[in-house]
Amino acid sequence: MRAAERTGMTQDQWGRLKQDLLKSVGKSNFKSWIEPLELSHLEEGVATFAVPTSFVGNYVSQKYGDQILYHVQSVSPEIRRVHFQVPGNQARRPAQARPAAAPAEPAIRRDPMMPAAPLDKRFTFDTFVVGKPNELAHAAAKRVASGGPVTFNPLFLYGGVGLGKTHLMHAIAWELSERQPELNVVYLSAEQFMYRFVQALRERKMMDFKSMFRAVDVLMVDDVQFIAGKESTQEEFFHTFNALVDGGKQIIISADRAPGEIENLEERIKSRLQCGLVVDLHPTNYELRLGILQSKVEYYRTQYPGLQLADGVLEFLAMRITKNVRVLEGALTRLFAFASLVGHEITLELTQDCLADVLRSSERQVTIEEIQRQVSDHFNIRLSDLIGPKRVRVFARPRQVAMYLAKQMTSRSLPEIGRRFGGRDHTTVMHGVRRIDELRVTDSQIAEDLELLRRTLEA
Ligand SMILES: Nc1ncnc2c1ncn2[C@@H]1O[C@H](COP(=O)(O)OP(=O)(O)OP(=O)(O)O)[C@@H](O)[C@H]1O
Repeated sequence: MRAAERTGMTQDQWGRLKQDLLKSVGKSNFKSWIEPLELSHLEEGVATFAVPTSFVGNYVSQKYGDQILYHVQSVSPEIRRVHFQVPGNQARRPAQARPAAAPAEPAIRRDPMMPAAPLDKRFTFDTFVVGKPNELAHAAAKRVASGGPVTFNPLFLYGGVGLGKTHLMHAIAWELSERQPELNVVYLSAEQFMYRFVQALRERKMMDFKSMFRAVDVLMVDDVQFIAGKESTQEEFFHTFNALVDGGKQIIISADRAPGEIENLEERIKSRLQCGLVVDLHPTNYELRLGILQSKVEYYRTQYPGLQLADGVLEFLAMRITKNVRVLEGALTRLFAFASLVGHEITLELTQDCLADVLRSSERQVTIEEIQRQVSDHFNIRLSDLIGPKRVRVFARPRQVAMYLAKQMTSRSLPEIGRRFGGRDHTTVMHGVRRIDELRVTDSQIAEDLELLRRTLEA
């Protein structure tokens, strides 16, 4: 602690910097990653922070290292690196610390000076599940990864949070590096681009910065919307972009929205970004979510051998958690971890208990009345016949479909659903739900009806 005070940055100052970081990383990231960091000591230009686990240390170093260094340098310009260490772990001395953003495993880069961010080993084409919503983006990414002549430049991938943009970019980088190991492939976030740029400015190393980026063969910049409103970063990005395109080098960009929709982005950059191929990742559909869950479960089976998974759980999750793939994955991780702790088969009940909060927050607030209206419209029958007592197939089947959707899309209990369907018994509802669950697999028409209805109800 004393060392920290001697070289200028005090605990108080670190406390204030943390508050600045809170603003830039957001509350929940702050709680998970920044708040636990304690300034441990400063030595030979390295600021060392105590972290509770090495996982937190690695993650923070990769994700926030640059940002933390940037803030730390605003009060202690002599600090060159930040280091994260579990107290008592003497194996790594601060003097051997890597630069903040350096990956645990070397990223794809030839030049040790190259400012690449680490690539996630799990983000390959093999682990990317393709479905209707992402097939175009996947095909475009595959084309770029094949490494042929540059046909569209840039490739611009956009889509909502957690839909696989970063995954696809990493997959391109992995494949390119396998096919053409001599290529200088650099992946980094727009935020990292900015921090590198600001650092180069501060250290008067702009020439190095420029020549470093201009020596790249394939440049990938993730979340480019981040530079909106940041004038000088935009300016530098524009020059880098032009130099690379002019040199016939491939650029791949991602953003949360289409180029034309990014506010506070200079027009000339927008139009440059639109020059190549712009493809979007659509929100996931039920089939894609189910496919992703199935592929992740294969992995979990190796991690938790012997853990049983009851039928219908994945279908339930794919139906109920529609927000994004990250949330879906998080739910599955939690479920497996929980089930292995309690040593219990993963049943629907356990799933509902364990994920109650996630399920509640992704609830679509669809009401049973809405479901009934949509279903009767869809099957072209009267609402009174859907709810009424007649048991002929033309009414009974749509009724079962509506009950099934009510069970899947709302949190109403079986008796409650029964009451809303003309005062039927909960066993009738249960039978209906089971019947549709079976037909969903064997009858493609029913599967299609369900998907269409679900989409309309979610819209
Ligand atoms: N089609 C898919 N197949 C397998 N995993 C996927 C797919 N789409 C997304 N994922 C997984 O979902 C998680 C979030 O994806 P990713 O980080 O690529 O999202 P993103 O679009 O870059 O989101 P953000 O806008 O937050 O940066 C990752 O773990 C990724 O592997």
